[in-house]
Amino acid sequence: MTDRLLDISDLVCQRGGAEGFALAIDALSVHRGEAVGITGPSGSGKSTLLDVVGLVLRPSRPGRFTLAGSDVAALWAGGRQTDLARLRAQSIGYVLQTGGLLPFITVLDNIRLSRDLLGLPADPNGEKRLIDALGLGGLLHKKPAMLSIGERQRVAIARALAHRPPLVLADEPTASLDPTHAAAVMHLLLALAAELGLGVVVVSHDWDLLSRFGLRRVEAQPGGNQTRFAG
Ligand SMILES: Nc1ncnc2c1ncn2[C@@H]1O[C@H](COP(=O)(O)OP(=O)(O)OP(=O)(O)O)[C@@H](O)[C@H]1O
Repeated sequence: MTDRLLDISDLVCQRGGAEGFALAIDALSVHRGEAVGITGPSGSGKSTLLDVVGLVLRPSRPGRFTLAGSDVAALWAGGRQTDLARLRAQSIGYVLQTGGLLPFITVLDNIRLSRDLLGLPADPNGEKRLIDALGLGGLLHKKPAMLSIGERQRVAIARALAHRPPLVLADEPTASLDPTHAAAVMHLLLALAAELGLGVVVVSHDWDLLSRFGLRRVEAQPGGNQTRFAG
């Protein structure tokens, strides 16, 4: 198997009709274990790119698009929503700006959610490794509303990684944190992903922060109502 985890070229995603916004991914690849940082000004299409990579938004022209050995372009072309949903659940972990945790279940149940939904067996050793690394031991039986924003982001990282998806997508994961906590959370995300050999795509307006962690930079090239990405 190639170590190329994500491979996209010649893709277009049009939003809001013909007069709306167009995202063009001329080329984007992520290797297993590689961390890529997506940067660009507000409104340049970073979240749109992440939604396309995360199999949430259907490209108007899928071009060539493979993820973890699956032909995503063919799945979209064939309208195979169930296969796309399964691929999304198995292959992708999400860390969102505000955690995105389920409020009515505990931290521990949030962390276990992705494995449970996939019908995977419990993984006590992997779970303990994440809980220890992220310093979550004292929080496991609390509900998310009782946590600080930084604590929620650490839980969100544990939840995103618990089912060992080959690709982790993070959309401004530290935007609601102060600089010290932002650096700490980014470090934890990238160190754990590297340890587990996972690919990571982080969207951030803060290249100063990302550059400290050695991510490969892919920068938006906005022009009018279209943005191109290549990298
Ligand atoms: N649901 C939608 N329908 C139509 N157009 C949309 C939709 N969501 C976003 N857009 C447009 O797509 C473009 C890119 O938005 P996107 O949110 O991807 O940018 P971004 O770089 O992530 O911005 P920010 O840094 O401010 O979050 C913008 O022009 C936006 O107005």
